Amino acid sequence: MTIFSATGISASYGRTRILHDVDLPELHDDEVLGLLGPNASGKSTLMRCLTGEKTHHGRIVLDGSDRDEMDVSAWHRRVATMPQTPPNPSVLMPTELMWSTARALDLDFSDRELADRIEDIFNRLGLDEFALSPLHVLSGGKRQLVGLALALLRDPDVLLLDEPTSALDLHWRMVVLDLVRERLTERGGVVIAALHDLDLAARYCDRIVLLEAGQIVASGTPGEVLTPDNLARVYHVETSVSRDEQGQPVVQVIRPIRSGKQVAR
Ligand SMILES: Nc1ncnc2c1ncn2[C@@H]1O[C@H](COP(=O)(O)OP(=O)(O)OP(=O)(O)O)[C@@H](O)[C@H]1O
Repeated sequence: MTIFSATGISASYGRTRILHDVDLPELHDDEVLGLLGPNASGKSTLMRCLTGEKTHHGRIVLDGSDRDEMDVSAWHRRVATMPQTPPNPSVLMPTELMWSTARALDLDFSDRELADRIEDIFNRLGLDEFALSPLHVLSGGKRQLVGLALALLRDPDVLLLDEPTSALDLHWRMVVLDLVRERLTERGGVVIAALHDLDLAARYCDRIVLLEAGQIVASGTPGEVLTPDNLARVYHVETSVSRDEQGQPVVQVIRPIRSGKQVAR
């Protein structure tokens, strides 16, 4: 059973405060939290605080243990990150990256188990035919999928995804998020994903936190957060929100709003 919490998170770059005392909802096994907000609202900075990459104030607790008191390698075996930027287009092949990452993390798998795992992840992400191609010949989308494959390799309890589908087409966006969901159902754990796509967030997230200028504007279920008022306030767009067959919100963006006035079409 995984329980993850992050409370009172504040962070700055130099003298500029970016995150102001952010409290995420406590996450339990099988839950996906979506971080939404416009450009520069602090999503990636918050993700970097959660991974430990960025110094910050506040508490991050995994199953009752404060991250600051946990062994760093134990943390990295349980918490995996898929950064916003895909792996560099180097001469390395996806297979080599997977094996070297597994070795660096000292994962508790035999070579046979690891080979099977890598094959399974590559198959599920459509990377099997690219396993032995150097990264520099892969498209940006394929390299983004390699980034996800690396994060899934350790079978993490906490999966942190920073805009995991930004370089992917519609098909692969859904494949990736279906796979992440399936994984949670199979083995538990929690996921936090920074997203721009409101409909994907509504479809895949159990909870959503909406950020603006480093502060939480709304937090709750997709239906509670994705309202025309919240979206107008944060994204400056006029929207119409209906419900799909599962009762989840479907957002239709109508037009941008500037200076409090609607822009004529
Ligand atoms: N390394 C850095 N040094 C200084 N300022 C930074 C740095 N990284 C981010 N910032 C600033 O912090 C603020 C929040 O940026 P952040 O990347 O966290 O936002 P975001 O919500 O992830 O944006 P986007 O949706 O555009 O990716 C921005 O004003 C950005 O300019």
